[in-house]
Amino acid sequence: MNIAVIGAGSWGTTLADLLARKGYQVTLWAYEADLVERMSANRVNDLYLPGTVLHENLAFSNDLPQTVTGREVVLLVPPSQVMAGLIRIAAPHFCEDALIISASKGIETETLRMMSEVLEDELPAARHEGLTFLSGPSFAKEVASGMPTAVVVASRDPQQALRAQQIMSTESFRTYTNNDIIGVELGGALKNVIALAAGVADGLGFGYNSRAALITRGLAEITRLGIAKGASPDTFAGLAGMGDLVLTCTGDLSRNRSVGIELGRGRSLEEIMSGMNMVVEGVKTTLATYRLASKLGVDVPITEQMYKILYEGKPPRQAVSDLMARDLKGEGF
Ligand SMILES: NC(=O)C1=CN([C@@H]2O[C@H](COP(=O)(O)OP(=O)(O)OC[C@H]3O[C@@H](n4cnc5c(N)ncnc54)[C@H](O)[C@@H]3O)[C@@H](O)[C@H]2O)C=CC1
Ligand SMILES: O=C(CO)COP(=O)(O)O
Repeated sequence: MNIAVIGAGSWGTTLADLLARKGYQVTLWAYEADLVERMSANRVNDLYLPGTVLHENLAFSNDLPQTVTGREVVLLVPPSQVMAGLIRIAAPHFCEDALIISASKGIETETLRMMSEVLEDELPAARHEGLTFLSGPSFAKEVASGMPTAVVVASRDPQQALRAQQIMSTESFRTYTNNDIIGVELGGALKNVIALAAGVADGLGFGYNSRAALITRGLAEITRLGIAKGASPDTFAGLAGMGDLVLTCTGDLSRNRSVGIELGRGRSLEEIMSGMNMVVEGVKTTLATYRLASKLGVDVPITEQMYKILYEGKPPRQAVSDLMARDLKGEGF
């Protein structure tokens, strides 16, 4: 089987290497031409996944149309804000029956489209049913080290979900299936917003109580928005919901949580981001989620405070006070 992986960030590189190790012929497309040259020469992605020697079944390219031409599987792993632009270039070259899997986690800030909506807008209707989405608690670095990990692939077409499950699973990468693409996608995108907030709480010096409250009430607001978008509430108890939320709100490897910690310590977003070359999806997804929730009339108090910290310069301590001082209410969605 031959596979194209689009996006040579830490996650795309890790998944490409996992598939190459499984014996597939994989071509990894990178946005940066000089990175392609270095990966071809040294078999290391020194920008986004240093320390991992990439398998010999892995080839590298900077030519997007050529990378997807003739491929049975196309795995999309770019930052979510550039997905649409890349699909417009790549889609005319997709094989008719290629399995398309998206592993990006985010929502477009201007159109408020989830990745499934982006792909449905950019691809012919005949492809929509079989689109597949991979999500769940999976730090690239741990997957690249072969640590046991469980993820989920969702598709409206059960045959395509099973096909993706067979292709992606290895002895250390266990893949479950689901048919709720909206829930699986939203869980993966919105947990980044709550992870930023959990980081802020840590940066302010708060403890485990605060973190547990943010995870639990974060899950409630993710579920509320998910239901409004047509997701099944059960999905949020699974790997793409609670699973990824727990991972990113507690794990030191989370970039979203790390940025939150620095905000909580009093640094500005500009200062924090100026030192990073990696994508921190939660920053833009906070803006998109705030807008989406306003449009749908859904109450998302943690996201709202996170939005005010990021985009209105609200002091984090004031945001926490305002969150705690809201009207008292019953638990639940
Ligand atoms: N790193 C991780 O552990 C995981 C990441 N993801 C998701 O995977 C997606 C990709 O993230 P990472 O691999 O972590 O990226 P990364 O932060 O490691 O690398 C940044 C990526 O952005 C690309 N890029 C920057 N500007 C670009 C442009 N103008 N056009 C095209 N590409 C551009 C770079 O080439 C590189 O691939 C995100 O949606 C992320 O949430 C999902 C699960 C795990
Ligand atoms: O999505 C992830 C793990 O599942 C990665 O999280 P960060 O982008 O916060 O590092």
